[in-house]
Amino acid sequence: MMQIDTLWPHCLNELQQNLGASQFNIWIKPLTAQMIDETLVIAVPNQIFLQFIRDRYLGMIEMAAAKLCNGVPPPIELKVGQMAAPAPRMAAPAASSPATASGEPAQSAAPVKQSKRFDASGASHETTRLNPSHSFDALVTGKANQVARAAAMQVAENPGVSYNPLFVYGGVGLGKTHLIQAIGNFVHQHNPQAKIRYIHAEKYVQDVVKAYQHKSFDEFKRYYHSLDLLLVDDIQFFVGKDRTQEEFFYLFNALLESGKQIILTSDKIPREIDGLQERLTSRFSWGLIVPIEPPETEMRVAILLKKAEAEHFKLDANVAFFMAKNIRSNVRELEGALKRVLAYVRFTNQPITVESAKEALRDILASGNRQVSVENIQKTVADFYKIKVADMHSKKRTRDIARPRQMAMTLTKELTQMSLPAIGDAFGGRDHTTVLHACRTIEEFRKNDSEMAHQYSVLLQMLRS
Ligand SMILES: Nc1ncnc2c1ncn2[C@@H]1O[C@H](COP(=O)(O)OP(=O)(O)OP(=O)(O)O)[C@@H](O)[C@H]1O
Repeated sequence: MMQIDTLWPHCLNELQQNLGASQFNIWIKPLTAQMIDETLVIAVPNQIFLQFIRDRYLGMIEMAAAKLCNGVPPPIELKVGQMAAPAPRMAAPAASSPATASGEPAQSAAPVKQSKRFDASGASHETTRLNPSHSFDALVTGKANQVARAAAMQVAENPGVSYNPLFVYGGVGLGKTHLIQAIGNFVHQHNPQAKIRYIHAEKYVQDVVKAYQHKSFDEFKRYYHSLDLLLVDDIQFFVGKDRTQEEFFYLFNALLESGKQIILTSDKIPREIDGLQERLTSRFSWGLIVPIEPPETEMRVAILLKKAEAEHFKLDANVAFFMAKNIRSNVRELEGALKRVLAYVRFTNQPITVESAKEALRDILASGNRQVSVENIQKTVADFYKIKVADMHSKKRTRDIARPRQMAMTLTKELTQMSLPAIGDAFGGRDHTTVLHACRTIEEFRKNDSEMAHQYSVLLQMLRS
């Protein structure tokens, strides 16, 4: 009978030679194995692993086992959990660990842990990385983020393989950072050895500047090129930073070539980021680009209820609805409002009612309820589409002018109390049926054209904030 002490290390060796270090570390290293009644039983950490190993690696494991068993491998069984007896868990040979191979001190991306990071001055100092509360579980899912969440989950389960890079875009405070950190936390949980770096783009720019000042680009490169998962937030901060863009271009190529995962966020899709080098714009579009939209009312309610629960507060549904209806700009504002309501209630010792919420949020509501003027809408939309404000009133009917004008009319209908005839007047004396037609056209576009739907929600967010 084949001994597990021989068989499993042999399988691991074979797999390690056939897979990249990151795939091996993420998917194979956490496995433990045992021979039970001449069956090779492999324990996997969870259901996701089970499915993934079965679909992707079981064939390879069988082949590896067959090599050692004269072409006839033992039956193989996968199960979720840990082995009862001391499992013959194999650590990968040290040389394969990306952490040690890099020459960096071996480190994990332990979310709560403080760890050393690159510092081009040579002195290492402490910095936090992933926020452990940014998990998939804590993220409320709705229409606004379901595509982004599904893509993120797929990348987390399968880093470096499915979508690379994953590019998440959306307005401020809508949960981009939360989502990408959830990927980081997930990968860390399943593979504590993976070298993960979350960084804000501005911080990366600073790292480049320091490397430049201290002539320590080799060290800089060694560190960044050794990562298994790189998360860069708010990539629009690279605009106008040519040296940074150049360094990032090389880093991007190196990581992708070695099957490492890159995840980026921005407020816009790559080709709309003015001032980004074409070679980066095109590379950022290689993988998958997914939007996060502002959440609709029901999702805002769900977020409030979940955040209150996390604070051990039972928020009355009426209060949650009241807040969600009145605070519409973004999730960060919503969180801020909830904190204020909770603080107010704790301080005054009153139960949370719509009345006490109103009182606690008086100034926020006052500023939020200020009317947006039609002039403001016309200016904002004209700037957004890079046309003249005068075109909002003109008779021009070319699509590049007519479409923004229809967008502005629709937003005026949504954000002001103006009647259709009044809106028509404000847009160069047009008939109210033209306004109605504009609103219907934009509504159709929002249903069928994701780009247009996104532009609408960005403008709405800009005008409401
Ligand atoms: N769907 C959601 N469910 C639960 N919490 C959310 C959700 N979306 C956002 N949040 C919370 O809202 C806050 C703001 O989110 P986050 O910082 O991720 O936004 P962002 O899009 O990265 O903003 P910025 O563009 O300013 O960097 C965070 O505390 C986050 O946890």
